[in-house]
Amino acid sequence: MPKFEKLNLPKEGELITFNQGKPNVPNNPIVPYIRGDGTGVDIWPATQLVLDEAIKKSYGDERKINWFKVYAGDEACEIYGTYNYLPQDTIEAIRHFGVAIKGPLTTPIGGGIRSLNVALRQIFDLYSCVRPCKYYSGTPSPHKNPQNLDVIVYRENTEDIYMGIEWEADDHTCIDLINHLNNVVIPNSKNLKNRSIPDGSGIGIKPVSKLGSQRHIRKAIEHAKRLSGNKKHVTLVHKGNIMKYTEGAFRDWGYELAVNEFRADCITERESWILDNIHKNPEITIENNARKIEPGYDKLTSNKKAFICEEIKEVIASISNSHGNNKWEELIMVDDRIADSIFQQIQTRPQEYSILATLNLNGDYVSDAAAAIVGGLGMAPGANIGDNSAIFEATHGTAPKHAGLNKINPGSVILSGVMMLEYFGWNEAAKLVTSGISKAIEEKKVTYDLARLMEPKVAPLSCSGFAEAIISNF
Ligand SMILES: NC(=O)C1=CN([C@@H]2O[C@H](COP(=O)(O)OP(=O)(O)OC[C@H]3O[C@@H](n4cnc5c(N)ncnc54)[C@H](OP(=O)(O)O)[C@@H]3O)[C@@H](O)[C@H]2O)C=CC1
Ligand SMILES: O=C(O)CCC(=O)C(=O)O
Ligand SMILES: [Mg+2]
Repeated sequence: MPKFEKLNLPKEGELITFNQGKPNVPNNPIVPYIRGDGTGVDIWPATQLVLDEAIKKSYGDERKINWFKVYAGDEACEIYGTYNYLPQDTIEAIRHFGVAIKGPLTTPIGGGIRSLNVALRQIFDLYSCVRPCKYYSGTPSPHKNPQNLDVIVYRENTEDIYMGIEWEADDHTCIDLINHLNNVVIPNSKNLKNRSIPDGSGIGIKPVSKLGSQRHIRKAIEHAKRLSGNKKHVTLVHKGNIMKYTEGAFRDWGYELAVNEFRADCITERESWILDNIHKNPEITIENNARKIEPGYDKLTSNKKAFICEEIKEVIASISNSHGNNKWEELIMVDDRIADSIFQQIQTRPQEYSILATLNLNGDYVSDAAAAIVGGLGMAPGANIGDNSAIFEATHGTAPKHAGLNKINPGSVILSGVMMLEYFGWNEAAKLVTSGISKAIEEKKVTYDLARLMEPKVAPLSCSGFAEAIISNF
């Protein structure tokens, strides 16, 4: 047990341990929590109350979470001193106890400290951020058919521009770097021709590794294996047409993983087209199959045509027996979409998507956008998952203008708590909370964010009032 400088360890409780990425949860785990900045002050007490009541109702005295208060953000500075936003105590507590839950933490724009939220994900190597966006019946939405959206954003959580490797314009290291790139690196890279970075630029680096991409996409595919019907579907979201060696590589490494490591479980979209063409017309020639899968095939160069025909022959030789005759329909579909297009696809054809595997920045954007369709950031939970720890937190931030007013919707952190209960295998308590939330919404007992969208308008409940409405449904 680490020695804590300023923390009060709960008197009772046991340690969660990990075995090959899976938690082994005792009946009385100690769980560190960070209240959070801004609206964290309102949301956390509501969340703790709902989770405790659900556990008590489901398991009596048999199970209990022993909450362990740890500090980050402004609260930490009050306890540990100025600029001590993420004390060593907090890091050691989460490292030791493995699973934590947190409210939102403020990150200043431009200068100032780097994100504590991102730092926690990196310190504990929580490489997948899992953000389910699904509709709870009765939730008001700006969309006509919000119930059609049921996606899980799987956001890579440790790489991409969130690594924070960047230099301010006019910083001397930045000037040296630009000179080196302009005078040495770019002239020696024949694909970069005579490009030149303008003086006075800031520079940010976007590392995307094969290992980082594949371990994350592996988690997404493993999740898809647990789903059924057309939800067995992973879409690799990328901007690989523009950022070829980062976002494009993410897509390529994703397909490589799917067809090498998950061959028996997966079909790629393109393979499915080839096999479907053969199923519909067993006599189809390779060239006619190529015409059907590749728009504009007849106008391609002969090299490109030959390449596509080879691809078709390879698919037939390798998987027509195992995956043909529509057997692929039972498997996990792996496809890819360019990131800007997925923003409109989740609005126009939401029912066609399930798991969206993304890089860090795209996942940050798309998770807020998907949340908007199903009721907004008040209903958007999340989990940061690694191999030996997990931190549960909402998609939203500190919403400072609503802080301390007992007004904000605690739904997202409560639902993040539900994800934690499911992670523990405490499914009865998890179900009790989700059904309690659903009933409260159906009865129009909701906070301001949902109340203002309802027709006819309803009077909003407070943050704590919403928690009580949920509990009254247990
Ligand atoms: N993981 C984390 O801790 C995160 C931290 N942040 C940080 O939070 C700070 C504020 O960021 P900001 O861009 O304003 O984004 P926020 O997500 O904090 O808030 C933006 C708006 O979203 C709505 N909203 C947010 N939370 C809720 C909720 N619980 N219930 C209902 N509506 C909600 C509110 O809209 P309205 O006013 O229209 O009702 C709010 O004004 C920044 O410092 C940012 O870096 C941001 C995201 C994640
Ligand atoms: O760390 C932050 O302040 C913002 C992070 C964020 O927007 C997110 O993780 O969704
Ligand atoms: Mg975000």
